[in-house]
Amino acid sequence: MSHQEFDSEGTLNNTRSQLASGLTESLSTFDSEKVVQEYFQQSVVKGVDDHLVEFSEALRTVAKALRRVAEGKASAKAEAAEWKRKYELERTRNLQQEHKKLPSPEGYYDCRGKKTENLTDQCSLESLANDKSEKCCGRDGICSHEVLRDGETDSDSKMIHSRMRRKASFRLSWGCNGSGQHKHDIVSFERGNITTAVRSSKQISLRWESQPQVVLILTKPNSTTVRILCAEMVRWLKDQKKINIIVEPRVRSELLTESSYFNFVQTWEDDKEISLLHTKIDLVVTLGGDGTVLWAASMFKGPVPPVVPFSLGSLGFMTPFHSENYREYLDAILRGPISITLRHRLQCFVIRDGAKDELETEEPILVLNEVTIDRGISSYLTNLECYCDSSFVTCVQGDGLIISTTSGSTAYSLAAGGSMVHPQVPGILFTPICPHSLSFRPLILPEHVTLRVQVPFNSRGHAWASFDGKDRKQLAAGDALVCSMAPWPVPTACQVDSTTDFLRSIHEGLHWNLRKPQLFDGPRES
Ligand SMILES: NC(=O)c1ccc[n+]([C@@H]2O[C@H](COP(=O)([O-])OP(=O)(O)OC[C@H]3O[C@@H](n4cnc5c(N)ncnc54)[C@H](O)[C@@H]3O)[C@@H](O)[C@H]2O)c1
Ligand SMILES: Nc1ncnc2c1ncn2[C@@H]1O[C@H](COP(=O)(O)OP(=O)(O)OP(=O)(O)O)[C@@H](O)[C@H]1O
Repeated sequence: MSHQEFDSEGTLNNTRSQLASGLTESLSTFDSEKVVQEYFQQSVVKGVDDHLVEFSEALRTVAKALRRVAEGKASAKAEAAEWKRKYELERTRNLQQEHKKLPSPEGYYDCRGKKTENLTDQCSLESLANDKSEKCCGRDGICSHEVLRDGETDSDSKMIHSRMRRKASFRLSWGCNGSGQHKHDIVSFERGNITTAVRSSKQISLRWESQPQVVLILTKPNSTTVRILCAEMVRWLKDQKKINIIVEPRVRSELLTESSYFNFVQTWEDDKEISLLHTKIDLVVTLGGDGTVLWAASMFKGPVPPVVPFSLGSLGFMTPFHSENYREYLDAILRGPISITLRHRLQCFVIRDGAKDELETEEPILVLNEVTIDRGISSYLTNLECYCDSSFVTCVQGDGLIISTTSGSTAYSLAAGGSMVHPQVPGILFTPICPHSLSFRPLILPEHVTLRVQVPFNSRGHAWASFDGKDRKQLAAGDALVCSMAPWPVPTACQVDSTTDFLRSIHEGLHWNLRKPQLFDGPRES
């Protein structure tokens, strides 16, 4: 429809201006469509020519579109106001939590900070129903009821919500040592719903704040390749990087047999010095297989310096660095930053039935892979009662049980049918060895639990505990092994990053899920 056609009809020009003013008014009241329809029905449209009908249709469409825009704007504005209000509530609540002590063992505090005898006295529902939020909590901020009531408006109260005034309020708290404040990061009380927050950073990065100066080199014994590489690496680190080197007494003797040049290399004389190594060493280099990484970890009964594991074994799930390129790798690592995998360890206590009170004085045994409780040389079925915190888990009747870290999930636990777990997952694997049962599937438990494995008094035989495949200890009837996550992980340098290194190790080490691809030709879905 052209403007020319309208101009030919004086009445139409008139109609257009009337329509325009009618439209403005009607849009402001969200009744535009109705008004346009009535207007045309009354004065113009009926029985007039086709152009007018077409014009009226076009206007209706325009009015509809404008109404949608106006409605959209209004709801966006209302939503923004609502979010702002919720943000203010959340912020006030956070401030309040920082400044005010919440329910203490001596009693509870109401939303005005007054001490009360029980929870029901706090901010009763009646007081909340009568009071506005500012009145209820005053200058002390808001209580969780306010947040939980969030979203309830006057119009809501006419609907189903009016019968169920508000959701029951609750608080979450964690039974960890200290305030447990860090755990608050993972939930939000947004509208009383529990939601997880943004995940924390995936890859851990280590950045040197001062230049590393001391490196401990640990080597697999009885290997000529390792001995040659060790001598070469020591020379390069000293000459090119001005690094001080510490090695085991055995390795120092081997180096000195080769040349008196290695006189600068340091070592230790007794176990007491080993216990202080972590205070002197910036970096540990291992030359061997996974067993050498386990050996390195076992030398540190407390904090462990970053470990750079070079692969000189046959498998190497924890040894991502190829020894041929050691200069490039070490050069990059000494400069930093380094991607690292924090490998959790388990701390194990053996508790003898006759000496239950000596737990306090006993040193824990730390394992990077696993602790195994098996039947050893006994030909009887093991009978192990297992508890997780204070809950009974099960009784293991079979060859034994593996309690493994996620790093150890690719070792013995895997051979016994346990899952392979990314080493950065904080969990404890509970894997039976040859259980005499059709329904004993392995478990993965959360990292915070304490496990207790007890040899029952009526057990037919003894059990044996071994730690990363070493140090076997006999467990007699009544003895127990208590095990939980240790506070000192083993930080191992990644060649790429935790995930890439882990996947590469299971692909290359185990040929995981290797199968010839199916051929292209053959039957296919139509
Ligand atoms: N049936 C089994 O698979 C079995 C039996 C006994 C011990 N082991 C494992 O051997 C470990 C001790 O290793 P070791 O080198 O001192 O003894 P070892 O020389 O007997 O080597 C055992 C094998 O386990 C591999 N291994 C070690 N840690 C691993 C890990 N985290 N992921 C994948 N493979 C790993 C080693 O590379 C090696 O090939 C124990 O902690 C236990 O996990 C496995
Ligand atoms: N510095 C060390 N002193 C004493 N024993 C060590 C030392 N380093 C490694 N071992 C032990 O030597 C054994 C073999 O070590 P490792 O697993 O590193 O080599 P590997 O058997 O050749 O490797 P892979 O199992 O991958 O073939 C392990 O039982 C380990 O505990």
